[in-house]
Amino acid sequence: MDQAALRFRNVTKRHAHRPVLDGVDLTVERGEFFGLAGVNGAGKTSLIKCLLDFCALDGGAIEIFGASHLRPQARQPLAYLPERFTPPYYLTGDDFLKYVLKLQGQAYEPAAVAAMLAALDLEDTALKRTVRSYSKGMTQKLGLAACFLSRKRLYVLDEPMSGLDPKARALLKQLLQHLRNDGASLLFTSHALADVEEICDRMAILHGGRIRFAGTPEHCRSRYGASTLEAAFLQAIQ
Ligand SMILES: Nc1ncnc2c1ncn2[C@@H]1O[C@H](COP(=O)(O)OP(=O)(O)OP(=O)(O)O)[C@@H](O)[C@H]1O
Repeated sequence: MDQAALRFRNVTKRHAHRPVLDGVDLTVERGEFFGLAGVNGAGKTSLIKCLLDFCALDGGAIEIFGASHLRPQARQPLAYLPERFTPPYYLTGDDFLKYVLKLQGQAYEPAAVAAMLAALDLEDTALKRTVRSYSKGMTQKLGLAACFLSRKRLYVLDEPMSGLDPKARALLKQLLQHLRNDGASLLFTSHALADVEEICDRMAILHGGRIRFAGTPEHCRSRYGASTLEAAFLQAIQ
């Protein structure tokens, strides 16, 4: 019962014969909040797509709570928000949440939905509108609400702060803190190293298809003799 939430073992992935992931080893412990950083095109989304079996590995293995990621059942404890979340444009926000919760075998509880919308600062009147009328940030909040309402043990969020205003970013951090206290695990990607430092227990820097660094943000700064995580990041990808 002590399996890690996620274990990537020597994962390799090529796109169009070009190596994107070149032997990635990474562990996210149970109950850990883990941030993945890397320049544009480093392979962060590819790693997540491999984890979700959206694309086949060229080598290596991935485990979710000790079970092969290839087993649909293994992915059951996981909620995922993609980098570009695009719900069906013709659904209302409410229909989308009902649809997602039904897929997850979860009851639609109006009080829980209202509390989640308030926690993410999404007006409840928006739920009656089709998502085509949503702004980028509203759409992102709907996706986050759907993830968190599904009450999973592991959240995989690809750039969760994308499009959020400062208030919503602060509220999302509070929400994540509650999930952490409840024992959830998190793997998220971010280009905002300040967010990585604030949110995560440990982090990794993916570059050139490999993990250049994995450890605490503090360890990252000391490893590279840098006063800021940004300066350490620049050293790590040289
Ligand atoms: N389906 C695909 N076919 C061909 N190449 C792909 C495909 N998906 C991703 N790539 C390439 O793989 C590399 C990694 O892309 P990926 O989206 O994983 O990077 P990322 O780290 O998530 O980038 P960003 O920070 O910009 O979101 C890029 O060079 C990209 O062009």
